[in-house]
Amino acid sequence: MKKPKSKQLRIQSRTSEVQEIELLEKWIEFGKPESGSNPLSLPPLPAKSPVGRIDESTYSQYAGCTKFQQLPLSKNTKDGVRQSGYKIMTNIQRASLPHALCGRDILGAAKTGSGKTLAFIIPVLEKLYKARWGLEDGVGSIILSPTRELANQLFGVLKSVGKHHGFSAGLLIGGNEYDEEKDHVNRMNILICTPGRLLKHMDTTPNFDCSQLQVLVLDEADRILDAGFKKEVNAIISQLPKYRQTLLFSATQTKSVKDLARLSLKDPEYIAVDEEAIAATPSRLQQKVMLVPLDQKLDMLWSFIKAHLNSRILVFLSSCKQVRFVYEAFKKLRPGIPLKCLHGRMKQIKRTFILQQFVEQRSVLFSTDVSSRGLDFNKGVDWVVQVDSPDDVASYIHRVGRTARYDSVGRSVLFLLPSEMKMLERLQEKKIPVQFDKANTKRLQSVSGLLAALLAKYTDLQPLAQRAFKTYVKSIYKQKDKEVFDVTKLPIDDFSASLGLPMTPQLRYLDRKNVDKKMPGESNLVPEVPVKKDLIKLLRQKPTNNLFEESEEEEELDLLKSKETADGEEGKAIAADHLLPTTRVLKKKKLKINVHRPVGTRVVFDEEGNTLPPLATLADTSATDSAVLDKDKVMKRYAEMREDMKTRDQEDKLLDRQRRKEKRIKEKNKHKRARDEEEVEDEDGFSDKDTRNVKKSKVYFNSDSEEEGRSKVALKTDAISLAEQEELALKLLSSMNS
Ligand SMILES: Nc1ncnc2c1ncn2[C@@H]1O[C@H](COP(=O)(O)OP(=O)(O)OP(=O)(O)O)[C@@H](O)[C@H]1O
Repeated sequence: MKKPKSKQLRIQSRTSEVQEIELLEKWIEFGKPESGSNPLSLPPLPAKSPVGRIDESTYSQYAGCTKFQQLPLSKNTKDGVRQSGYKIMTNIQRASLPHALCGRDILGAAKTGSGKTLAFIIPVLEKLYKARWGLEDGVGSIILSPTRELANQLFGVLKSVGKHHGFSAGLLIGGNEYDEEKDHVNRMNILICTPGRLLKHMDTTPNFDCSQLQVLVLDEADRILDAGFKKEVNAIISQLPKYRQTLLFSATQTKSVKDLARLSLKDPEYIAVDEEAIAATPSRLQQKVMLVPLDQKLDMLWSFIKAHLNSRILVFLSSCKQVRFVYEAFKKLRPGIPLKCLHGRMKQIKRTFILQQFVEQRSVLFSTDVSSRGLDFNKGVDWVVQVDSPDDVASYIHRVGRTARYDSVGRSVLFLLPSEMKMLERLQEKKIPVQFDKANTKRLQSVSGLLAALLAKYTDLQPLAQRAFKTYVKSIYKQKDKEVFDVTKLPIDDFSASLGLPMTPQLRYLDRKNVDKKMPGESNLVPEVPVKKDLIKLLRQKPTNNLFEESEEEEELDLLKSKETADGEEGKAIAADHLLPTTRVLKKKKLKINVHRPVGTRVVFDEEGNTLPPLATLADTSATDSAVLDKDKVMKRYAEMREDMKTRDQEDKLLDRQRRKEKRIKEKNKHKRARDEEEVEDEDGFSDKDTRNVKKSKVYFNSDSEEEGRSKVALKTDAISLAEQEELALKLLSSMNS
């Protein structure tokens, strides 16, 4: 960060550093705000009030000051702040910096774009500076960010504001060269990292030591402390010293006692500068909510883009697959503005490049929630369009917060399905001033027809569309807030058609009988008929050679497994269902006649000529949803079949005996004739050839061991009279005719 100095200069600067630190510590001690007080409530200090030491024992006030230069900060930090273009503090900075500078733990909450980054970067620099932290001291501060992009951005701010300090700083994020990081990480004083990457270093980098840590920062604290990062964060915290300063910041702060206990905060200052504010979102942000049926979402998005060709638009979709499909399809349709996409499955280098381009050029960026938090596009985003509803209000606040940052204006629009209107209530309850609008269908440009043509022309688009369809439905199915997200109310077929798909892809975890089925064109705005909620049925896996389908299927099964654990009793019912065959499964599995089937097994064909196992004919497909077989019926049918098979077996055996007897008589006659014709020397004088013939014929007749079979045949043949044989033959003939 700083150029190396000559030896003399270094001694001089060290002396002045020591003096400066002494002064700063006295100043901070002299004017520190009372614990629990809000410096914002103090009257602002006059702009020209004295700064620093006034006389031997008096120092200037800093709680209540409005400028960075009035704070007890090192010259290095003040220079960095000034040169980065910051002069007047924002509310969160005014409220939190006086507390943070005297070493207190902070839980800071302020609207998006209100300058929370400086509220923790400055205390980090000051704490290490006052501790005279040097390269050889190792890791002094860790700043955790939930995404790589945000970590990158924070690193930029640290470099800029801390450029006059001599600390070393490292950016530890996935996608970077791990081995290279490993070589340097032990020499870093400030680490900005994502939780996963930091933990990897803690686990695998030799001698990686954080035992001297001074400050831990969690940016987007509520996100870092939520279930998604729980394991990593717990493991990280267990390796950090308890005696440290901890700073937590977010626009939607956690107040969970459990979370705070996990972090072992010491009497934290809860600083929520906007608690009294009328709105939870920036006042310069205009927010709209529009009612858009699912099958018209892409038409609406396309029409929106076409109407705002001179804007920088950030579009949120619910999954990587949605983002990929919409981006690829719209790109081919050429709307007249550059399009970009960003999601977590892209390589880091590309992600960084795309963000950079989006900042520099007016364009449309299709993104997942990977860019919903913390990102500060410095030329400003004109519009945030949420095509798919956010999971919750917090997610909404962060998404719209990508526009109207600091003192700029911005606009946002959220598309809600008729079935998601509860989200509107949720937003209003949390003081979010949204304006509700119905879509102006007159200006709507339909793209579904174009998409269908595109899918026919570019075959690689079709799987993308299918995946987009499947993941969207799945994302709704997986949502926790069932009052807002109800998969049963989705117009599945219309949605599929709106993506240009010729057929609705199969959703194996969804019982389509109960999913909203409307005729094409029928309005979705009509109040829905209440539908059953317990829809999920697990079907047997179908064998497939297609790798993608296989993984989709696995995902679906995983989904059901998680549903099982989540839903308790309902889950068990689903699992039990899984054990029972359904007609569809049986039909699919049994496509060929099994030539190795046991003798006497009857092959049953259905109307279309497919073979069905006997039980399939009993599956009740029409009356019930569950296609569950009646146990008594099954047992009865089995008994009948056993009887039937017994009779047939007997008939077959009789026929066999008859044929064998005839053959034996023939043989006997033949031998007799041969004996008469040829001269034989003794009684045992059959030729080898004849012996072989006799044996052969016996092998042919006996299915069991040769000798045993032979004797059985002999016994039974003797036991049947000629009259019986005739009767049997007649019986067989008549059964063949019937
Ligand atoms: N005191 C200040 N004076 C002028 N601009 C500032 C000041 N503090 C921050 N900014 C600018 O305001 C913008 C938003 O700041 P920052 O990214 O820190 O917001 P945030 O509160 O962390 O937002 P989010 O909640 O979205 O993470 C940035 O462009 C930053 O440079």
